[in-house]
Amino acid sequence: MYQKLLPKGAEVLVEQQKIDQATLSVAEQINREYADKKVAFLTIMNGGMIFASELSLHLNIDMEMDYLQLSRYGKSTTGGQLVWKYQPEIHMHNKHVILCDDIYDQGHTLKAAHDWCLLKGAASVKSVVLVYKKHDRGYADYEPEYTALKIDDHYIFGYGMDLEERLRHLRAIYYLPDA
Ligand SMILES: O=P(O)(O)OC[C@H]1O[C@H](OP(=O)(O)OP(=O)(O)O)[C@H](O)[C@@H]1O
Ligand code: HPA
Repeated sequence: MYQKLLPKGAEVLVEQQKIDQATLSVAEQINREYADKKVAFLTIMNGGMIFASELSLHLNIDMEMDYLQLSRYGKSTTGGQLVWKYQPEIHMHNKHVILCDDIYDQGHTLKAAHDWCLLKGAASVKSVVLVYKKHDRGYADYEPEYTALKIDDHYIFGYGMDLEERLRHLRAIYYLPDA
């Protein structure tokens, strides 16, 4: 379908059907665990936008939605300095925050967002990610509570994730096996 867009050698790592099943399964856990709570569901932009949209359509809990934007990769495939681009004005006091992002790689983005929400008075903060990347390059001292998929150490793109800021809108998760 995307032959004209994909870089040479790109292959599917995770098909859409598997993403959908994993998303539903994580939504069911969240529905059970947040049944009686007031929730602020915060998408981490840009990468989180597609997963957060799909996941939220399966959620049956009392929640407000907003977003925040933090970035540390830009056009690069290796992380750098974290930059806040947008901080939401939503009131978090007494709310249970769910942070939703596309990928947990080294964890610095989610850790910073988590600490900031606690500083703003959230009653609790948990994170949900589509993908958890397994590697030995070191992680921040923070782990997401809900993970839809675990993958090996490839730079991936599609389903929200970019390759040099492009290809976020692909329906599956892709990688370059020879990269
Ligand atoms: O676990 P980490 O090593 O912190 O990496 C994960 C973060 O990196 C990406 O964001 P990026 O900074 O590329 O911004 P983007 O969401 O706009 O692509 C991704 O969307 C996560 O937010
Ligand atoms: O593998 C990745 N792909 C896209 N964005 C990312 N941000 C951290 N890791 C990745």
